[in-house]
Amino acid sequence: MLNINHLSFSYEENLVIENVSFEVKNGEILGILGLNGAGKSTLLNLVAGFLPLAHGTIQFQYAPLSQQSIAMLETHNYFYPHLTAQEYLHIFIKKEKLVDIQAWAAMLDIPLNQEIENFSTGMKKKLALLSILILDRPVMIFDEPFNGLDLESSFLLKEIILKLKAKGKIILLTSHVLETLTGICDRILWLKRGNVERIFEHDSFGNIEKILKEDWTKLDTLHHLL
Ligand SMILES: Nc1ncnc2c1ncn2[C@@H]1O[C@H](COP(=O)(O)OP(=O)(O)OP(=O)(O)O)[C@@H](O)[C@H]1O
Repeated sequence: MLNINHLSFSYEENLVIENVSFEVKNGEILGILGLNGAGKSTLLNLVAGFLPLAHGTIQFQYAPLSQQSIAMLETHNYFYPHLTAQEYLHIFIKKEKLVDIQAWAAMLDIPLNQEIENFSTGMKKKLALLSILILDRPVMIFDEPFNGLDLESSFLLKEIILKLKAKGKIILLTSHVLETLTGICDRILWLKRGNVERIFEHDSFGNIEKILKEDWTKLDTLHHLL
């Protein structure tokens, strides 16, 4: 169980996460949706320990969450351009896992001996994905993981996430595509201006689009503009 309790976070004076609490059970996928700037990445970076936690607590199995229990696929991935994919992956693994890497890389079409500088956006995404899969942590965060992936890779990633769920992993996932979230998540948290506006249970997924649209006020402006 992952327990997020009363998290708040500011970039200088700008409060972007405000008293956020929620929990995710083992083997559960929690989706997080929200408009641009709602605070999704900030929230996930806080949970992953990439941002300093000044207010609130994060517990895993009722103890403070350690960095060794969590892995996160970030929206943007940064690499040393002159490393090969294999050299990069070796940062994350022990030698005995080499065989697994070769099988995974073959499946994901990652050329292990090529320098990352020559990789496309999708290839970099898959390399980052492979690095967090190798880490094999109980809490896994995917921040817009499907962005930049081709159809086959997206299909594979969905299956990978579902298998991780079946293994009991705790999964947090963001996407701007509602169908992506409803197709894979057990519950969906709506983050609005840094606050938990609502958590949708699976049986209410059919209402999400209508409820979100009721919250949007831009359509009148659009009618005036066009
Ligand atoms: N490094 C930063 N320094 C200062 N402000 C930041 C920084 N990163 C994000 N912000 C601000 O924090 C708020 C939340 O940003 P965040 O990236 O968490 O939103 P998001 O929901 O992930 O957005 P998107 O859907 O566009 O990716 C925004 O107002 C943004 O301008």
